[in-house]
Amino acid sequence: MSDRWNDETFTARLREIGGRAYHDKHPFHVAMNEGRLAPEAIRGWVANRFSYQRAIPQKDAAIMANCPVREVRRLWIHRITDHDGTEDSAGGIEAWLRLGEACGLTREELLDGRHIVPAVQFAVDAYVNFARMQPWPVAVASSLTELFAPDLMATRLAAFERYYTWVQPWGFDYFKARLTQARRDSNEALRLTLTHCDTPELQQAAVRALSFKCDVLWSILDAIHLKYGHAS
Ligand SMILES: O=C(O)c1cc(C(=O)O)c2c(n1)C(=O)C(=O)c1cc(C(=O)O)[nH]c1-2
Repeated sequence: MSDRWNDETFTARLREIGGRAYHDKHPFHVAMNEGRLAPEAIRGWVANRFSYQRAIPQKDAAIMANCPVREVRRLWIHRITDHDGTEDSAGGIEAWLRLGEACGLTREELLDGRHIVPAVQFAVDAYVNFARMQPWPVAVASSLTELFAPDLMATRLAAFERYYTWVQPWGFDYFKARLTQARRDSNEALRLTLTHCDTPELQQAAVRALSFKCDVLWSILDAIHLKYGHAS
């Protein structure tokens, strides 16, 4: 039986996965960030990624449903309202709909899912089902892709402002909000993972969960890339 890693080694193992397999390296994202995507490909990405955005609160509710620890649920619950919104703030799903409008997509065509490629939906469903089926600390670890998201978001925001000037700039609120939300969320999730994945088996399961999640994000882009290509 292997030993339990200390926090430093465990964190390094998790970060290693992102360095190798995070979707910032996917050719579709590379093309997006270099300004090489045609409007149809940008719109296809926005419409398909909506299926991921709207599933996130269900994923987080599944983690909470499996978690018997009150303090953890108190911490995790803001993730649901961040996306679904409250009386005072519209939330991330609404912000993504506005991003769609800024790209020339109607709310109806995002909400009815007419552009969603089956393989994208399968990948999104796999993520939600993973959260339903796995021990909650392992499902928490699968969200740690967000450790790597802020850099990608910042690069993407700059690319949209520079290259995709046909997109209305008021649509970028989602990216701006996620820059800080992703940092806070991933710090919280890392602390929970280090604390509650407290056996060698759970630590290894956490690393596998993060690798699985990178595969989910990569598969979503594979499917979008296949349908829309990227040449402008
Ligand atoms: O656009 C992106 O590259 C990206 C990546 C990720 C991620 O790395 O998981 C998330 C998001 N966006 C995002 O917008 C988001 O709300 C989100 C929630 C989660 C999660 O696993 O709980 N990841 C991500």
